[in-house]
Amino acid sequence: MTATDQSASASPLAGLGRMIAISSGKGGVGKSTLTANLALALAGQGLRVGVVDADLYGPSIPGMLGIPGDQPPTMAPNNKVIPAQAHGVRVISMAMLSGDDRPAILRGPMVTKYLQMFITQVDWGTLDVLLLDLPPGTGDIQLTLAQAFPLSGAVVVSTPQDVSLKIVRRGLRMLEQVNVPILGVVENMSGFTCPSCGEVTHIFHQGGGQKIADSLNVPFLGSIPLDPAVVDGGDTGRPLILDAPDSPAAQAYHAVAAALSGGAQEGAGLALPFDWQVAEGTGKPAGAAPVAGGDPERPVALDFGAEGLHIQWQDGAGQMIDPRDLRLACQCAACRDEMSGRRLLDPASVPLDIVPTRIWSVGNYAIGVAFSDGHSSGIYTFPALRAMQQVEAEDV
Ligand SMILES: Nc1ncnc2c1ncn2[C@@H]1O[C@H](COP(=O)(O)OP(=O)(O)OP(=O)(O)O)[C@@H](O)[C@H]1O
Repeated sequence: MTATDQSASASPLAGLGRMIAISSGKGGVGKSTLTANLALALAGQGLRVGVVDADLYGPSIPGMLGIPGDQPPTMAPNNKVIPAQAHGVRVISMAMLSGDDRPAILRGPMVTKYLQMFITQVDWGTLDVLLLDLPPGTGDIQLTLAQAFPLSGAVVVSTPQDVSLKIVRRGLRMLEQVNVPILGVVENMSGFTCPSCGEVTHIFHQGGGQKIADSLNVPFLGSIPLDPAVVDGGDTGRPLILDAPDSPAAQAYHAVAAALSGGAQEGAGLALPFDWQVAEGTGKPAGAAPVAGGDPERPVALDFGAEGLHIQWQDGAGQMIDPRDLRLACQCAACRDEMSGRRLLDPASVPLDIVPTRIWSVGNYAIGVAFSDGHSSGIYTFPALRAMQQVEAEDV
């Protein structure tokens, strides 16, 4: 992504709240059903909720929320797409934009384009939470989303069977590799709810989701029983949580929603996305407190003053970086030869009093920095920042 792309995409992301991806290693485990019910449960808590049906090849969210598929969305005066509204939740889906046969022939670059559009070209207004219903698997779409957007984290859905749980492990590893925090594991279809008496019987062996979560040291968010009423809710466009709020399955969806909204501050980092106009002093990201055993490569607060750029890391370390060192460390194609790594930037050309004028989030793994010399194509990953030298104590 070029600096211009970044600049263009940094602002539209502001105001979208926490972006939470709902993912699964394999299809048919109930990921979209969870997304629909979770969206309503979170909206019921008073949160402003949006849903991106990112399953471009098999969009099912509109059907589950009762949104007619044949009504193309309208455009707002700002040229953005107005999302559909259902049960108090804002929704965008491929099913609203094209016929059923078109998504299947989308190729990689088009997938990226549509996903960018769903997030940045939709008139979401201000949201507290944006849920992204990912397609099943660990392929391109998941990687694109994880790398291009500042996901607050991902929820991984599984069924109790061993084969599904093994695939979950793979999905969790993929998320770890692209630096997406795992908010937790949900076990779906975890026992059967009798339609007559409401009693839950465990027809598959139980507890695998909990075990996987424990072994990977991520939270277990809950088990949702198998309930024929869940299917009816999905088919009629009225998720179960609306019509059978007291059923064990609805209670389980509420419990997952409570765990997610309650856990919002747990292990928090910088409030993403942000677009900090350092020169004007606007848009500075809200910070969080360091935690014992925190991530050494996750910033929790940023500050800029006379001494330089101060980064507070989640593990409690503080780091002061000299703005000129930051400019000289730029790894963009204009400043470094891509093949040899040789520095192309002449240090003599960098003013001694250079300062950052704007800092913005890039995914959840880096920041972009624009400087007072007009240079703005530098992207600095968190590990690269952490590895930079501090301003010496006597210089501070
Ligand atoms: N707890 C449940 N009890 C009974 N049926 C369920 C439950 N959860 C989901 N289902 C049903 O299972 C089917 C698959 O669910 P869903 O479409 O949500 O899965 P998915 O993981 O999003 O699938 P994919 O993304 O592969 O299309 C649907 O018919 C849905 O109604």
